[in-house]
Amino acid sequence: TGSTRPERILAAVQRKATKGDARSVVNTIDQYCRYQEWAMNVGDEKGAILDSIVCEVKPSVMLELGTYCGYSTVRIASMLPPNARLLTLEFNPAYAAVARQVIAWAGVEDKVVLIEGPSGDWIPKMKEEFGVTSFDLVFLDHWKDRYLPDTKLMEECGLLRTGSILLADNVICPGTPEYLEYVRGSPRYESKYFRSHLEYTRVEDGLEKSVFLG
Ligand SMILES: Oc1cc(-c2ccc(F)cc2)cc2cncnc12
Ligand SMILES: [Mg+2]
Repeated sequence: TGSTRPERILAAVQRKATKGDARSVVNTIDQYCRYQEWAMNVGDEKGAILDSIVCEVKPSVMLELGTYCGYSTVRIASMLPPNARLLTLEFNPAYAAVARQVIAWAGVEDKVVLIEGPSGDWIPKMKEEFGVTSFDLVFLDHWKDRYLPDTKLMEECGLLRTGSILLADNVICPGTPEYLEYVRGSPRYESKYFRSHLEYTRVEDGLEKSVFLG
């Protein structure tokens, strides 16, 4: 049986990226996915927008929904101070297995808690299992039809506080119409669209940044 795309991405990282150098891991994955085979990482163009928002927010506790190979996990963790925590949720065990190794290769494992399983099951347990009070920043990058239910679940579980920020990938491609309608129409959010492109392509996509107003 042949290798999977995530396994080939991991092989490229272990062959070409400098161990312990997070930026080198990020650059290696971007190079591989732009010139060898496309993969659904947030990528370099949207990644720069993600970086700017992480830098602005300086989150102490952050949640990522959808780890995949750990590209954005490493990108975010490399920007966090030592005492900050990034919790990242991945449903697919094969993706999680690759992500753990990419995160370790980058040397950011001390800032990252990778959790395997469905977001709908784990979000209600965040407080009791991980001692989370609320999230300063949430990066939504998992199944598009989970963006809205998971956002409502975080509200109900008291995981968002006044000023918490949601940053959603793929709001144009593949698209998350119900989620966009909700955050743009709700008086409880102040929303802004950052226009960009689908990773490694010229197709339009973008990130939606929504501040929870409480
Ligand atoms: O960034 C992404 C892109 C795509 C995707 C796939 C196929 C296609 F044709 C266009 C876009 C799917 C994703 C699923 N989860 C998280 N992020 C994703
Ligand atoms: Mg995405």
